[in-house]
Amino acid sequence: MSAPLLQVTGLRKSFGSHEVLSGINLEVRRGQVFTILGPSGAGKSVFLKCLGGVITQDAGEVRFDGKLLSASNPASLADFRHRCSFLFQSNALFDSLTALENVALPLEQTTDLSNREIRQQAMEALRQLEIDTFAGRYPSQMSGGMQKRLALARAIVTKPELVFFDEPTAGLDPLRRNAVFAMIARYQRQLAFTALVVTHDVPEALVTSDRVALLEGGQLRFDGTPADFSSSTLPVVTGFRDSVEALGNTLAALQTSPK
Ligand SMILES: Nc1ncnc2c1ncn2[C@@H]1O[C@H](COP(=O)(O)OP(=O)(O)OP(=O)(O)O)[C@@H](O)[C@H]1O
Repeated sequence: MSAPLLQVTGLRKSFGSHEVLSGINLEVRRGQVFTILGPSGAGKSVFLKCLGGVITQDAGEVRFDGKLLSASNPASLADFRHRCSFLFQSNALFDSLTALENVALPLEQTTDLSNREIRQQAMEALRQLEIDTFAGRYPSQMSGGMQKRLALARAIVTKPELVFFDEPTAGLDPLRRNAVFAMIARYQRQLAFTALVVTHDVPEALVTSDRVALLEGGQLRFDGTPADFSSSTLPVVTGFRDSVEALGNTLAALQTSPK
């Protein structure tokens, strides 16, 4: 079996006396869609922020493509940033820039390409996401689904090997949630990147992921295939599945009950 593209060992993070992550171990293999599930407040975003260098972990190691990421080795961090990208739940698009300008930005910031080459590659990314006809539009002139595709175009324009998705469907209705997961699965195959996703959306994650993990109580309590997750009798997994189902039933009842 190939070496993991991303390997996390013993990652810990506390805020004051509150230990949010108490020793995360995880391996993501090249070409996988790896999804971390977990209840609200479990620490999914904190984990991604540690990986993205937005916050610093208290302990633990992260290896990318076999190399240890370390502040004392800035080249390792630069290489990681160059080969990975993030898609945030808010999309983080710039309202004052057109779709093309938004997608061109990472190339302007991280490469020495000429303006002409940047424009060509940005247009190619828009084409890959089938939104090239909107190149001149501003994000506010695009639908929510198109904005999500625009954010993905920007995330893949640098041809990253690993894309991190932070709750990519937050705030979307069930139909749009499905569409976003379908989009991730489709382009992940087409563009051949590895994906690490954190989300609450269990049914969608089980359909689109190669591997799922459950983060609870500061640790990964489960790590396996979606089929294993669905059939697991581990109390922590059944408890999480039951709570998600109960929430779904409550929401369905609210939608069908008269106002
Ligand atoms: N900068 C911070 N300072 C103090 N506590 C923080 C900080 N960031 C996160 N936390 C705490 O860490 C815990 C985990 O937060 P996190 O946002 O990672 O949860 P999550 O699993 O992503 O939840 P959700 O699914 O609701 O987004 C929470 O208790 C949160 O209050």
